[in-house]
Amino acid sequence: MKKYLTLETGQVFVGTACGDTIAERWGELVFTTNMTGYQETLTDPSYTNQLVMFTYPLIGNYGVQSNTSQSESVKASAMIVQELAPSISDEPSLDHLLKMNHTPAISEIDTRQLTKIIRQEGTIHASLTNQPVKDFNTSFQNQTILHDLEIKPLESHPNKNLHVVLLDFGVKHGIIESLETLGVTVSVVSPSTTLTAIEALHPDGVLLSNGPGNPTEYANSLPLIKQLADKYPLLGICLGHQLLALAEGATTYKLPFGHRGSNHPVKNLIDGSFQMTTQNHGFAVSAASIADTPLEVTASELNDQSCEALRLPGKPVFSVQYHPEAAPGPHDAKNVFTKFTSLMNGGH
Ligand SMILES: NC(=O)CC[C@H](N)C(=O)O
Repeated sequence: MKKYLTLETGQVFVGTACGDTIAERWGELVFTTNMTGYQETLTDPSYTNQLVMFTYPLIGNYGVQSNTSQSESVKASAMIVQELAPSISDEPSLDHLLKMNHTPAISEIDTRQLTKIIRQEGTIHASLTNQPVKDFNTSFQNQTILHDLEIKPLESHPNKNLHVVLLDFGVKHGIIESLETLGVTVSVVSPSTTLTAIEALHPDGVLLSNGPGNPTEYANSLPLIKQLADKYPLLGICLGHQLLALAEGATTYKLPFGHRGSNHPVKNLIDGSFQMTTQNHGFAVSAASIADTPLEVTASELNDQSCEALRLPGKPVFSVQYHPEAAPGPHDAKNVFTKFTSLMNGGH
């Protein structure tokens, strides 16, 4: 069965339908250079509303596993690949995971050409349909994009060593697991939780999670984030990093085509060291805007010098644009979590 990938620029790619062959989608088309880790990528809530294309040509060859997903379901709107491998292991196939989650996909696409188009044009929108699209704009102009943030009940675990309250904008399981591995108890709460309710949980620290969309859409959360940064040790990851920056008066902007993959080199501007990091973001903090805030830029991306990390001098507050939990990707940056626990214990 054929499937049609139509770009807002007018180009059409015809491929083979897979995953949920009936479903159709529209959204921002992004590419990731991850060679493996497709299950973690597709279930990462930060990909909500995005059509995710893998630049690596063969995807799905080791199936899917029960404890690898980064959330309860596939969050990407659709998947685009050159070749979808049938699983040769005893594990369920990637195609099965997509079908179970009603996620459409398209294979036999020239992903190399598609990547070049995105790199030239910048971010573009696209549709994935079962029939050719006659007029891209009229077909999809009424579609609205929603961030389906689940409202989580407060969970309190007062008896353990360190206790972190995590503001959940669309958290990846890997972030919670990385803290739990260090003996930290994590209470996941909705971003709409009040300061009083968070204080009642007596956290040792607060974590602002990753999440989908444009950080400026979260203006309602900024006053709470500013209060939390004044009061507690705080770590922001990806969207959380962007929101900390906005709360402290910095600005964000859209990158030409985003950073998505597991080989993004980051330079630590404090000690000159380098790390290879996993990234997944389309927006970035304007390093120039930091000058007018109490923040300090502590790391930058080597390819485009964009802001990769921030700290609030004199306070146990810092944030990273990259993903220290990896999932998937290199574990070079796991020290972010140990640094956070050290700050919560009163260290530096
Ligand atoms: N992984 C994330 O938290 C992504 C943050 C934000 N949605 C962006 O694309 O820049």
